[in-house]
Amino acid sequence: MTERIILQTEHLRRTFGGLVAVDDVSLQVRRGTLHSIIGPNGAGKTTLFNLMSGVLPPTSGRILFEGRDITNVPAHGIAHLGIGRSFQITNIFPSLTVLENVRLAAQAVGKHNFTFWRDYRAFPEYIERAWEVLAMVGLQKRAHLPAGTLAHGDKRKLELAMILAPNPRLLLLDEPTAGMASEQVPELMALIERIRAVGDKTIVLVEHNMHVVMAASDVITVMVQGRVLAEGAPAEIRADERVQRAYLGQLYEE
Ligand SMILES: Nc1ncnc2c1ncn2[C@@H]1O[C@H](COP(=O)(O)OP(=O)(O)OP(=O)(O)O)[C@@H](O)[C@H]1O
Repeated sequence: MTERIILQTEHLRRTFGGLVAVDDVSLQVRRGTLHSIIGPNGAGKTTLFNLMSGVLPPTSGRILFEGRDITNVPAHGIAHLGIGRSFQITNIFPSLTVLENVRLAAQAVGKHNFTFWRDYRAFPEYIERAWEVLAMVGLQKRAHLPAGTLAHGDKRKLELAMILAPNPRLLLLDEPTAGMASEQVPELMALIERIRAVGDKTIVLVEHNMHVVMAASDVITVMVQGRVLAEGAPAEIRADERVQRAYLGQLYEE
């Protein structure tokens, strides 16, 4: 049974001084699903991501990835285990080309990560992988441009390519549509769907765009004030009165 659960948190808690940002969160993410985490500002979503990706240690509780306890594994160790994480603030090197950014992302988690800056021609496998993921996200034609010159929507695709480069089994995506023009959102979401379906990935998504969340998710967890308020399929969450009162009602009225 546990094989179907790729990621699990048990009574996870994180405090900042007197503030409880994540409060007794026990989640189970099923392999191959798109599992969204939603909730109002300050609900603890990003803190939860920071705990899952080793950026922050929890105050208490446990995190299991593929049945293995990863509670105190730091961020670089988590990446090596097969978890890729995006950040709200981009990690792109603007003066390097698109291809170089993806190559470095592949290499940083590969076995040559200690020779990060060595002449790239020495590692053809990472270049090959970089081209592969650029094709997946549709950025091959921009491969030789400095990454800083990309339009915002293409930067988001580049970020996805960089997360995919080391071929993680689990992707933690923090607001991938943030700052995008609304007409670009469907294309990015179609891409995320494709990555999951074709690449056999599991995706945990934090996203404020409710249309995206309702259309793309298999499971939605609703957090309010650090705690899980509800969990279920999109239709169940939409119909849940507690969720309506605490969160969705206000959102749809806006
Ligand atoms: N490093 C920190 N130090 C102190 N307090 C923090 C820190 N990080 C987060 N918090 C607090 O923890 C609570 C949860 O924040 P978090 O960013 O996880 O929420 P969120 O649900 O991701 O919000 P948003 O949707 O606005 O990104 C907030 O009250 C926030 O101010």
